[in-house]
Order: sequence, then C-alpha cells, then structure tokens
Amino acid sequence: MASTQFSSPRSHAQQATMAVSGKPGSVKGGCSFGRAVNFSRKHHKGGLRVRNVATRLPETQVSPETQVSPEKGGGNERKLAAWTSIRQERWEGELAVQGEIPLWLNGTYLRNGPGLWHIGDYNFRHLFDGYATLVRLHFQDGRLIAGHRQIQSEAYKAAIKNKKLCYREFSEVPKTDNFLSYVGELASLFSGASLTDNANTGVVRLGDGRVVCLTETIKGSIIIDPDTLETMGKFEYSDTLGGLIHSAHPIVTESEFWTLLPDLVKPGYIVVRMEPGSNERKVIGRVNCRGGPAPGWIHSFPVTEHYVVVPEMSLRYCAQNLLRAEPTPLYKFEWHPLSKAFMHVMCKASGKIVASVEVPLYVTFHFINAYEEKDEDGRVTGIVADCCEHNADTTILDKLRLQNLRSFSGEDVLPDARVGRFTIPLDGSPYGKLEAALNPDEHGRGMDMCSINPAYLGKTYRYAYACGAQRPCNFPNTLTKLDLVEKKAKNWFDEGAVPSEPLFVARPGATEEDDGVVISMVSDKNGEGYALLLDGRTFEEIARGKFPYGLPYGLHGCWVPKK
Ligand SMILES: CC1=C(/C=C/C(C)=C/C=C/C(C)=C/C=C/C=C(C)/C=C/C=O)C(C)(C)CCC1
Ligand SMILES: [Fe+2]
Repeated sequence: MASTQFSSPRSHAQQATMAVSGKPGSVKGGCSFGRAVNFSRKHHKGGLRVRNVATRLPETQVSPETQVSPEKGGGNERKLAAWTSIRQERWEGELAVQGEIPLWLNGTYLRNGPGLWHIGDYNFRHLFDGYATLVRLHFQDGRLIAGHRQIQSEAYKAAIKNKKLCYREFSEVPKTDNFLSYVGELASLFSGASLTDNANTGVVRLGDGRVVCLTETIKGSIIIDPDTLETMGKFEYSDTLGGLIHSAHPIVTESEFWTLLPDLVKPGYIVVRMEPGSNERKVIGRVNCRGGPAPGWIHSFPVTEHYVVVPEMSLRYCAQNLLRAEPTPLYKFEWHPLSKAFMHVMCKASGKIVASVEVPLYVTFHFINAYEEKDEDGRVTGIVADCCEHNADTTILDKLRLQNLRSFSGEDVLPDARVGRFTIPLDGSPYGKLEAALNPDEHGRGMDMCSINPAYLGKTYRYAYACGAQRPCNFPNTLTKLDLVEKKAKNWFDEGAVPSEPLFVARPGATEEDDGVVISMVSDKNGEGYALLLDGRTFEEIARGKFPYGLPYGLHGCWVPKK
C-alpha cells in the first residue's frame, strides 16, 4: 500500500520521467500518509450532517503502473491534467473533504471516459481514442472514498502487451505491414475482429444490478464490479441479432433497456429492448432511413413514456471512412445536408411508427429528455425532444482533437451550441420544428454532457444539468443548471478548470424535481483534480474532495445506490 502526492510544481514530462525512474515523486516507492480525524457533527435542516474538519486519510493504494503521459508542450509549471493520460491500474483512497456531504447521500458515483491517450511514446489524436478509465466516488456517512482503474478490454491489454495499437479506435487505426495483411485487415473489419472493444464512453447500472461500460461497438460492452472497479468480463448478448455497432447510450431504467442498432447495409435502425436479468435483446421494430446512403450517427436517442424517438441526422456513418487508415475530417462519418434530417417516433408497445417528420438540419450527440404533449382530452398530440445541439455544425468533432484541447491560447474557439428543442406533431404533418429551448447566451453558447433527474425520464420536466461555457474557451468549462420553464440558467465556474458531466442524484423522499445534489469531477488549472458536489436547487457548492493527483477528463457517469 502506498500513496503519493505531487508536492512541488513539476511538468508532466518530469512527472512521467520520475514515474519511470523511481526517483523522488515516483509512485514506485510511494509512502502512506495520515492526518488526525475530527468529525464534528451538527444538526441541519435536512438532518444530521458531518462536517469534515480534518479527515484521517487511510493508506491509499497507488498502482506501480501509475504513469502520466509524456505528451509534449508542458512548461515547468503544473497545468491542467484533463487532456493528460493518467494510468492507474488500481488506485483507492479517502479524499479530504471540504464542506459537508449530506448524510443521505449513500452510494457510488461511477464515471467512465477515455483517460489514457498514448501507448509508449505514440500519442493518440482524438479525445475519443483514449483507453477506458473508471473513476469511482463512494459516499458513505459523510465520507468520500475514491477509486481509479483502467478497464481491461482486449484492446487495452493488447496495446500494453505489444506496446502498439492493435484495434481500430475512433480515429486511430493499427498500422498494416503489407498488402496481404491489408486484405486480412479488410476481412477483419467486416467481421468486426479489428474493431475495438475499448468501452470508454459510458457506464450504466442495469435494472438487475449489473454495471456495464459501453462504447459504440457491441463487443465493447464490459461488465465491471462497481465496488472494486475490476473488469468482470464481456457482456455477451445471447440473441442472434449480430451487428457491430449500437447507440453508446441505451435508455436504462429499473424495468427497461432500449437501444438502437444502425443497419449500414439496408440503411435504417433496429429498435430493441432487453428485460432486466436477461442478455437477450428483442426486436420491437425497425425504422427505414428516409435519406442518404447510410444511417445518421446515433450516439444517443430519447424516449417518452410510450414512444421511442429515432433521430436520423445528416451526419451519417460512412463505410469508406470506416475502412480508411488515416482519419478524415469527420472520422467515420460524412455530412450529407442534401439527404435532409428526420425524426421518427415508434410506439414502444406495437413497434409501429406513429410519426416520421423532416426537421431542420441538426448535429447532436446527446439527447437530454423527451416527453409527450397532450390535448384537453388526454390524447397525445406531439412529442417534445431536447438535445445538446451544435447549430448543425460538425466542426465540434475536430475541436475535440487532443492537439486542439491541449493548446488553448485564450482564443474563443469553442463553436456555439444550444438546447435544441424538437417538436414532432403526431397528426401526420410532414414537418417538425427545431428551435432553441432558451436563449443560448444564458449558458455562454456552450452546451453538452447533460443529465436530468432520472425520475423525470420521458416525462414533462423542468430542469437539466449540463456543461456550458464561460468564454473565451476551447471546451465547455461551466456546470450549468437549466430551467426550461423560466428559460434561465445558473452557471458554476472555476477559472481554467474543466468540469465533467454533472450527474443529478435525487434526495430520497424528495418531491421537488431539483431536490438533490449534482456530482461532477473537475480538473483544475493547477493540475489538480477534485470531486465536486453542488446543491441541485441553489446550484451552490456543498462539498469538494481533493484527489492527490490530477484527473484526466471523463465522459459519462451513473449512480449506484447503496445496496
Ligand atoms: C463510430 C465508430 C466507432 C467509435 C465511436 C466512438 C468511440 C464514439 C464516441 C463518441 C463520443 C464519446 C461522443 C461524445 C460527444 C461529446 C461532445 C460532442 C462534447 C462536446 C463538447 O462541447 C468505432 C467503434 C471506433 C468504429 C465504428 C464506428
Ligand atoms: Fe456520449
């Protein structure tokens, strides 16, 4: 058992060297540290809370493999760790907490994301290429215990073993030695063998309690233990649906699991459902694409109580780009504005399509929520679906190249985004609407990485939490609470810091939509990382817990309540 703290400012390159050499600052020899405990208890409106005046930090574990990326460009000062590889084969430790963690908050927040962007001295290009990294925050009786671990996908293990990229990632393709192996490569691409299983995008808790990390490849569905972050094995689908890719964000509740399988051969989407406790997806229906040579990219989609909404955007998969060795500006995709854009609505019970409307062009990766609109007689007249919309501009994909993220010069380069609100009539009209749900200036014209109170999934709702922007910036840098009724936003900001997706956790017994806390993890400008708790209602800081090292950026999280 060992721990480390980087006590004096050092460049990432220096830190990396030390990790390898075992000299001071190296994690190899590490040391444990502890401070006196002094829990002062006091009564609060919401019940008894613990104030951590000084917290005993039990011995932390730092894996001997802990390594910081050798990417170039760092000065001598410590700087933002968000875009830096932090390899932790297994780290655990209690975090010193400033402020008060509500005593009702008992459970585990898990965050997944691509936190390791190099193999040896080869640096990956794109944010989405990195190897899956789990960070865990376990809240118990006012204390906060953290963990950090790499997911042991085949792609990751092969890269570590062979010291080179072995599977196709978002923008990276393994080098082929000669023509014959290229032919073999093509075959393995069509069979899916060369595609990655690097489950670096999200993490969900299924209704039956299993916790699964996901990406866009079906084979990249990996079960993990939420207590130890250990990789348990592949989530094997027991049906015969086949296919290689699916939506990275299934809709998951205690009783439902929905996902979409894009069909690249006969352009369309298969809508499937899986019961808790089962590994068998059942086909509920199919949507045929109305435009373009291939289906639009489906990273996520929304549902209402009775319907599945299937977006068809003009940013479409591209078979040729899937085959290419070098990335194109749109990676595996192509922009087909002439193919138009559509929203389809399928009845969950019958699999019938009840609406298929043309909408203005859009670019979205994350839907926020959707709900049904009813007339006075309770008949559903339309669907409203909200998303983080990039003003029909695909350049955000290029902005997420690591080189761009690592080279912020103070220029305002983050493209504008908004809360895009689709209105889809169910009366057979051919067109739907898309407009901003609130003035984008409310959130600095940055908008992505969203969550809601899960009790409001598919229902009329008022609040959403997301990352917005305080400009100038090159990446969303605020945490934002959106009030979609008052059309206002509250923004939290720490200059120079990058916060990850805010996740809302409701207070048990809450009756108000925003009664709960918002959890995020922040990489700050000093190279440090901290877990942050905001009050869901006031959006003010309640507590933070500092990590003894800087945190890489992470994408999506989930909440696992106490057993
Ligand atoms: C698309 C294919 C693949 C991989 C896809 C992956 C890993 C996609 C990941 C997408 C993510 C994480 C999207 C997040 C978007 C966040 C945004 C826009 C934030 C904006 C902030 O302003 C392969 C599996 C590699 C191959 C098949 C095709
Ligand atoms: Fe996502």
